[in-house]
Amino acid sequence: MKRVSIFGSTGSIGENTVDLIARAPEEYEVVALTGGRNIARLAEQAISLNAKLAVTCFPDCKQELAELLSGTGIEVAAGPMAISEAAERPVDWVMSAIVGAAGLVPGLKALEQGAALALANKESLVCAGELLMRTARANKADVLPVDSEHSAVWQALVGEDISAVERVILTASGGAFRDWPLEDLPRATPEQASTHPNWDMGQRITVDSASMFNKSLELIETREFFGFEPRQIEVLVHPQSLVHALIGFNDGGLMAHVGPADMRHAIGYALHYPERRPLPVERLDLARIGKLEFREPSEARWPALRLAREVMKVRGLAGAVFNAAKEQALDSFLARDIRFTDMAVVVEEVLAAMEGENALKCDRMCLEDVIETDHVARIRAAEAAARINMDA
Ligand SMILES: NC(=O)C1=CN([C@@H]2O[C@H](COP(=O)(O)OP(=O)(O)OC[C@H]3O[C@@H](n4cnc5c(N)ncnc54)[C@H](OP(=O)(O)O)[C@@H]3O)[C@@H](O)[C@H]2O)C=CC1
Ligand SMILES: CC(=O)[C@@H](O)[C@H](O)COP(=O)(O)O
Ligand SMILES: [Mn+2]
Repeated sequence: MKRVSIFGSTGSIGENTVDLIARAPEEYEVVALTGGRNIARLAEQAISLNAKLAVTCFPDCKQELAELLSGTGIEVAAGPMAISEAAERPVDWVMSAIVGAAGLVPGLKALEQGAALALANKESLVCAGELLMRTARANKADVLPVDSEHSAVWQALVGEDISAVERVILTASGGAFRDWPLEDLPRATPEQASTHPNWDMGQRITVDSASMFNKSLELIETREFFGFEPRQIEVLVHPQSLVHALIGFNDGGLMAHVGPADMRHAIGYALHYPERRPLPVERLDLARIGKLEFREPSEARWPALRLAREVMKVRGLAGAVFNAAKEQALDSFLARDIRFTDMAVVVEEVLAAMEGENALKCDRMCLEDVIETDHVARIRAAEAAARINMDA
């Protein structure tokens, strides 16, 4: 039996992972499931998958979880430390699907105990790619991409010589405001930004798709995971979200990965790797779909793309600042303290200030520096957001 744990099991990626595992319960021993405030669902998942341990990151939710699981024999714990300890429990495969930088420490702990880390949590690679990949190498543990574009790149590279790759093209739907007039963007509301044309995902990544901060994180994720040079990584707007990424080889050939907008494909590929197994996703009828469109992304509409290029140039702790400032700016937008277009303004201001103070350099990345930098960048971003709010 494959021993598995799912971090962020109550979220969108978590639920898709639970769905796949629940289809073949005899193949899996579920060790730990973790969630946040959706305690009823966490308890339900733990019972149906016969998990050993259920953890909520919120200590004030522990009582409710304990009551729902009393008499089941399932262990209950709460708080960030308990999540980190859950990641130390020996397993073969871990799904990293917590949202945000909170996913970093459990991911590192999972790698330290040698588990294969199925990585949906792109923020880990953005804020600490060097550290995460070094930890994987030191423990001979695999990091398996789950983000749809990165799974696509991974699959298109099977059996290929990486030195023959000229370029990688990540597709982007363009999100909720792809076709809005530019002058309307400052008035976009959190509700409008929380809809996606093709994917059904958590709220934060959905808003990040609209601002292209999601694709910006994915540019950095591509660089950190595969080691391609920034100039090799391109973004192409593709409104249908059916081509997930393309690899351009030195003979002019382009290898595209095409599939339905269903994360169970990428999750299943990482779950069964190195095998391919049947998955319960739609089989595309390309004749019915008829046409696929591609467009150049506009940096006027999506300034986050330019900021990601700056982060890839500077490296060091720039990714930690970028991610943390983005997370804080997103909180401020969702709280209606700043406008949709102010998110990029906040992130650019914090990045420029901390770069000017020489706060982004590091010779050998360590967790303490990443956590400290993340903390400072959030404070700076909250200050910038408050200033913008007062000026408005
Ligand atoms: N959704 C998708 O299709 C894709 C997602 N990703 C990435 O996967 C990750 C998860 O995304 P998604 O599933 O959409 O997000 P969701 O918001 O749907 O789920 C997030 C999960 O993390 C839990 N959680 C929230 N905050 C914390 C915290 N501070 N500490 C521990 N756990 C926490 C939530 O608990 P609860 O809900 O119980 O409060 C939930 O289980 C993100 O990094 C995202 O960028 C990448 C590609 C596609
Ligand atoms: C499903 C997935 O991988 C998301 O990251 C997706 O890419 C979001 O869509 P956008 O292309 O709109 O960012
Ligand atoms: Mn993606």
